[in-house]
Formats: sequence, C-alpha cells, structure tokens
Amino acid sequence: MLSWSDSALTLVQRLQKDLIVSCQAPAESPMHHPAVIAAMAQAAINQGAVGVRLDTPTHVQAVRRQIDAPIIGLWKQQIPGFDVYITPQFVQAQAIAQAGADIIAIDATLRDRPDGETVASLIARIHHELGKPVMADVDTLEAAIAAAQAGADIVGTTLYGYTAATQHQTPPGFELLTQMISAIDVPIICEGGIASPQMARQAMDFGAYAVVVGTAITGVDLQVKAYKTAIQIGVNAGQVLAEVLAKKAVAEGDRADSLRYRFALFETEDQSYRRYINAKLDQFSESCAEVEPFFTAAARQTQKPLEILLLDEQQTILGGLIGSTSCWNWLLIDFLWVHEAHRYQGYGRQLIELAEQEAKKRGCVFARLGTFSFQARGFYEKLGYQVVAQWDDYPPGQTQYWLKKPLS
Ligand SMILES: CC(=O)N[C@H](C=O)[C@@H](O)[C@H](O)[C@H](O)COP(=O)(O)O
Repeated sequence: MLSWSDSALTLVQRLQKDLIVSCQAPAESPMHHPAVIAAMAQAAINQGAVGVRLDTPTHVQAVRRQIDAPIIGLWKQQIPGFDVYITPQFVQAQAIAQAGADIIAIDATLRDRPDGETVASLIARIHHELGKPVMADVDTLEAAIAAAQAGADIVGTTLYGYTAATQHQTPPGFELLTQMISAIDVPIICEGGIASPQMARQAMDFGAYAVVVGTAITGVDLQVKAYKTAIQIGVNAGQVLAEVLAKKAVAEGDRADSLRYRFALFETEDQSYRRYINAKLDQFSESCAEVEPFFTAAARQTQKPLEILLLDEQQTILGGLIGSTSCWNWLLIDFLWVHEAHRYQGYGRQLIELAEQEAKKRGCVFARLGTFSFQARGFYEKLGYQVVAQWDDYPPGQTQYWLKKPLS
C-alpha cells in the first residue's frame, strides 16, 4: 500500500511542467459564488489546466464535486494583530482539507504567526493530522529555504511583492524563482503576476516546476478595472483638451511652428485634471529606470493607512495619530492630537511610539512629519525628530517645520 507521502508525491507530480489556474474572486464580487468558481475551474480543466487553486472551503467543496484534478486549497483569513493571511492557522487548513482539497497552501513567510505556531509545526500537523501535502507561499529566499527545511512539499513565489519585506518588488518574482531553484530541492511553483502566456512560458524557461495564473485568466473584476483605468486616462485627456479649448485663456500666443497655444486657469472641484497631470508625471517617473519599481501602480498601492486612537472606557476619542506607511518605507505622520484635558500625561509620546513600532514592523526606515511654530516642535525634537526644512511666514508671522527621524 502507498504511504501518504508516496501518494502526495504522485499528486505533486501531476502538476509538473504545467499550468494551474487560480480561480478566486474578491469577496464583494458577484463572481465570488461557488457555482461561478466551479464553472471557471471546470473551464480551466476542460482546456487542459492540470490543477486549480481555490480560496475558502465552500469553493473547494463546490469544485471538488465536479473535478478530479488536483485542488490546491487555501483560506484567506485576517487575524487581528497578524499580517499572515493565507491559511494562517491549523483550523483553516483542516476545513480546507475536509472540503476536499488535495494540497494545502499556507503563508510561509517569516512573519509572526498566531497560536504560537511555526511554519514547521503547521506543516507537520497538516502532514500528520490531515495527511495532505503543503504548498508554502513565500516572499523571500530566506522564507523559501526555511519552508523547504520545514518539510514543505512545494514552495511558491506567491507572496513576492505583497509583504513589507518585498513591498518594493513587483511580481512576477522571476529573480526569486531562479534563486530558489538553485538553493532548494523542492518543486518551485511560480505564482503571482503572470500576466500573459509569454510570461508563463518564461517562468517555465527559468525552471519553474509549474505555473499558477490567476488574475490574468479568471480575474474579471481586476481586469475590467485595469482596462477601465487605462481607457479613462485617455478619455480624461480628451475631456481636458475640450475644456481647455472652451475656457477663457489667461495667456495665449503663437509657437514658432505657428500653432496657437493657450494657458487656461482652472477653478473647478473636478479632480480629473489633477489626476490626469498626476498620471502623466507618474508615467514619466516610471520611465526613469533607476526609480521605475517605486512608481508602478502596484508599488504605490502598497501605501497603507496607519491610524491610532486614544479612547476612554466609553469609547470617547481623547486623541489620535493619523498617518500612513508609504510604499517607500517611510512613516508619514499627518495629524497628532490629544484632548487638552489629557495633555502632558505622555499620551502624545505613546501615540508616536506606537506608530513608529507599527511602521518598523511594516519595514519603514524613516518617519516624517510637519508642525507649526505655535504647535509642538520641541515635543517632537525630544522624541528624536530633527528639523530638516522650514517655511518662514507660513502662515504669516509663523513658521512651518518639517522633521525627520531614522527608525532603525
Ligand atoms: C498575494 C495573494 O494573496 N495571492 C493569492 C493567492 O492565492 C491570489 O489572490 C492570487 O490571485 C494568486 O496568487 C495568483 O496570482 P495572480 O492573480 O497575480 O496571477
């Protein structure tokens, strides 16, 4: 009789040198329905995909009823206080296995995990208690090596570009893929950001064991949005032009080539001109090779709000810090306020320190903020911030200061 690890091997071998289709949809989309996911999975298998990758037990169950091909199952769950979200705990792995998945995908990044579990202990439990092979989704080479040592049956580049450690990278992670292939002896699947058949071919040429493609094949919502945005920039350009021509010019003249130009002063609530000029400048920045990865839409989408409130027992807001962590590893503090009855008790300091701690967890290396001469420059300086610029007479009679602090 075959042991479970022999049958796991046979199962993994069914994926070799071929295409796996990820059939997932955003929770708020009408596509996020078991019947729709099952139809997508069936269509993928009918066209020759060797396996599918699915989120949630309900979807795994619906697809299992229809297809025999290997299912890589996962369950995305946000656990408060933790960033790992792909099957973060054993309970989700168990539910996914019971729903009929053949391989369980887990987050195997080096980030903190709930339940005092480690990647190694989770893999061991999935192997021994559920009898299923594990696909370890990673972001870095270190995580890949650790996952392989922990007994992962497959390692995937899935989380490259999606974690603080890799937020400046844009999938597909071909470089990571090749590093993983030379460093570890476990099948490596290239997953994430494969946007065309040519890219899938490229991943195979780099030595991937198999390729998982999601959005480019089944991501109706994201694809429509991307097409729409691209078209919209053009449409806005047309609108901008029409409206510029219709506006009263504040200056006009003749160019050397005898074409007329005009400058139109806009006073409008409409944000489309602002967005248009912004998008054009971003296009320029993306075209500068040395900074291109920092300006891609995917990189900029990694900017995350960071908001901390100080509340009393009745949940009344006594203070707060509002900011964000930028995609370029900076903590940006926009506002800090503490109710006047509660000042000078260390709450402001705590808000800043908590924000810095969280920002460091997200990989930030600097913090920046602005303050006015009538506000709290001394307070920030005591916390290690240094003035790097100032605007005098802004507002009249006052000065605005910009301060910076290294977070290391
Ligand atoms: C990062 C993350 O949460 N990835 C998820 C993992 O299951 C899915 O949302 C992706 O669609 C899947 O990895 C396939 O990638 P792409 O859709 O780029 O082909």
